[in-house]
Amino acid sequence: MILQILVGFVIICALVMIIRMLLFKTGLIYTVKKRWRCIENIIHVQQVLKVPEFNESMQENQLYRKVSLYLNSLSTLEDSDFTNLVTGKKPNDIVLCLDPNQTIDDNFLGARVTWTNSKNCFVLSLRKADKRRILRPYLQHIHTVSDEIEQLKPRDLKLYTNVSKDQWRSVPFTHPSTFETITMEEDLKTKVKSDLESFLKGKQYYHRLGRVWRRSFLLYGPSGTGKSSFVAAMANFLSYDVYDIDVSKVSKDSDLNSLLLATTSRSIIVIEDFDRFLMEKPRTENLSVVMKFMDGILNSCVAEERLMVFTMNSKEHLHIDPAVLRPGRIDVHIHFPLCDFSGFKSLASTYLGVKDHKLFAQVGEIFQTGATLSPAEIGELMISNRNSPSRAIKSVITALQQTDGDAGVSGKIGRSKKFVEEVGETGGVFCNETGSGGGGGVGGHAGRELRKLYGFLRMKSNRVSHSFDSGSGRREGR
Ligand SMILES: Nc1ncnc2c1ncn2[C@@H]1O[C@H](COP(=O)(O)OP(=O)(O)OP(=O)(O)O)[C@@H](O)[C@H]1O
Ligand SMILES: [Mg+2]
Repeated sequence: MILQILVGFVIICALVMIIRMLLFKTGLIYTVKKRWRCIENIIHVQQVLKVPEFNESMQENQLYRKVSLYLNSLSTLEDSDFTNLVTGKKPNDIVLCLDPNQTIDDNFLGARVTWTNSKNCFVLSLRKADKRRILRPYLQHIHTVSDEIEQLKPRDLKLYTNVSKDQWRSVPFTHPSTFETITMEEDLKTKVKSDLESFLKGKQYYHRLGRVWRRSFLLYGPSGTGKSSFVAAMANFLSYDVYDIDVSKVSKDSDLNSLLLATTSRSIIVIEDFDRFLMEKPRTENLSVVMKFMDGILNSCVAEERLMVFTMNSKEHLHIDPAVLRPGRIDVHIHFPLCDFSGFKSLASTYLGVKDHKLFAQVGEIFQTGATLSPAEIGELMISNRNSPSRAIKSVITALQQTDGDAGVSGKIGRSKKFVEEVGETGGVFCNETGSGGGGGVGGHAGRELRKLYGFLRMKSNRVSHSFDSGSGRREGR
């Protein structure tokens, strides 16, 4: 009798094992579950919500980006019937990403929700009965998780340009410029880096002061001295997107207003050639919009954590209200001078891999006479002769000799600009020029005369630079 019970028990166990194996191996359980879900969806009234990629004015919907990040991180993506495999940022990375029309499930606070990747939108469907209880906390949860992902993974940066008067279009931002590739005073470079680092950590600090968490920079200096490259280096350093406003395409202040309002947090908003913008009379309305934005009045209602960067060739010729550039509106002024001997040596080291050379003494002497060129001009000569450092340096010597007479003045101004730092209101650096009128050692009336002459002579020397190489790097990056 006991033996019969034992045999019966073993047979039942074996049968259960076989059925279990059959169910799992053949995916029967999965099919049953799927069918059951379909029935559940029919029984329960569903609420469907769409997250479109673009809003009504065709601006990018930031929630779409967050949902995309969130969904692509879900473990259910790995378990789904099918999904896409794509290469990640590094060549050996393989990541999963939702296929168009793919549907995946997610669970939140005991409720099941379904997401479908539709054309240009994500569709969320959840039970109406659950909506009141979970929708808000669920969206908040998506925000938090996507923010965490963004903090952790290197962002795919974007460069936005205004294609029309009030619309942005983005392309991947892949500019290779970094602070390491830019030739500038090491001290200044370090100060800017630590200023940016403390800005990144400064959310609480700014808020305690009742200020919007943003910082603005003015980069000024002659053409080809690295202003645009510096903006790219800042973006790469901070992992921020770049919004490059072409103000010539903006005619009304309302357009500029909506462009600025459509920018997102963790971005650098760049207005190049700000001097030209300021000098155009009909721009007065736009200027007030820009000033409101600089003051943080406009951007306080949208995302924070932004930099504004203005570039210009010279501050000297501006006939504008000095209030535009006052501290608070422009927090940091950085001057980009023409090359001096130490700048030349630094370029020779990065462009030619040469730290010392027998021709350096001769180059140093020519710089002593006041001759100078922009880093772009010197860089181009070095690139085109990079196989022979001697030839490259000789070509720089020849070019410097050509500008010698002219740049005797420009060189003095270029090199006499120095930076001093003061602790600003927000604890960062203010970089100002020493000397009256911002001219370093060249102050007063004589300085002004010299600067007028300098402007004229630079125009001449720029013309010379074009003859070196057709791709002389001017206006690059735009
Ligand atoms: N300080 C620098 N260090 C290294 N490379 C430089 C520097 N300045 C310029 N260059 C090189 O010269 C080229 C032009 O530089 P960039 O476009 O940044 O100059 P810019 O100051 O913005 O000129 P513009 O006022 O005409 O817009 C770039 O390819 C850049 O690599
Ligand atoms: Mg530029």
